[in-house]
Amino acid sequence: MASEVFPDVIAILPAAGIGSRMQNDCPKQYLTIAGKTLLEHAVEALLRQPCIRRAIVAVSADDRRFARLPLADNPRVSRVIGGKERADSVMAALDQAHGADWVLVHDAARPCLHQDDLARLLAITASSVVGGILATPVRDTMKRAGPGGAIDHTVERRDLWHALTPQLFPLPLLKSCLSRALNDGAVITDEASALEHCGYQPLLVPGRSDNIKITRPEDLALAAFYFSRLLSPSLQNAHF
Ligand SMILES: Nc1ccn([C@@H]2O[C@H](COP(=O)(O)OP(=O)(O)OP(=O)(O)O)[C@@H](O)[C@H]2O)c(=O)n1
Ligand SMILES: C[C@](O)(CO)[C@H](O)COP(=O)(O)O
Repeated sequence: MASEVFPDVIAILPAAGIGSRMQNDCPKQYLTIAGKTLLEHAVEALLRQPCIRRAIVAVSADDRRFARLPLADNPRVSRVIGGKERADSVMAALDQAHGADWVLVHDAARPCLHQDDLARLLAITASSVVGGILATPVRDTMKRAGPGGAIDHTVERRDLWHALTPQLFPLPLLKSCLSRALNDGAVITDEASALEHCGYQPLLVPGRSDNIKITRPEDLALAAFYFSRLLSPSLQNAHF
């Protein structure tokens, strides 16, 4: 369905981080679940969509792991050297993203992307000129911390969402907004914030809350359970 909606999309996967919060010697994008690295799971989830023509992976300058993956020999996958911050890595990949109308950015650290979510993002965002992001509504009561680790106040959670990835934008628009935001010294932690910096309001596309970003050690077990459901017929029938 998505291939009928989108003429062509180039995917970008920022994978140049060190994963310091994982407290692991191995950069988290190269940790494995069900025999594959988080990066491979993320790329393969994207390339299952025919409209996503190719993937550009931003890796660190001293990355020696990428070249050892079967992924490195996939003609639909290319590599660029990332930058100091995630936004710099995305910018470096954008410089190599030619000839597509749309660009989709997905964290290499999010291996649990469900095809239904990806198809929904592609289909809904196709009708937008600004683009959109997968997101999930906040379910917990949110607190703003005050001094000394005490609660300062409760944050209104109505209309509060967790931004996820993939995030999907017209290629020229993301390129110009990200470039301007970086030049302005704006704090850019996702691609949508660069568009917001330039006055745009991308769509929020509801996505699954198990599309987690592997950030801390305990996240890996959660992601492993996601894959165990996919791989185990008995668990597949379970209603989660
Ligand atoms: N300079 C950077 C920093 C991060 N990333 C990527 O951006 C994604 C999300 O960032 P994050 O979860 O913060 O990863 P790290 O920066 O590696 O983690 P940490 O902050 O714990 O070091 C990851 O796939 C990471 O590899 C990147 O491409 N370039
Ligand atoms: C892009 C992102 O995953 C959306 O939630 C998030 O902003 C990445 O933040 P990080 O600090 O680079 O992990």
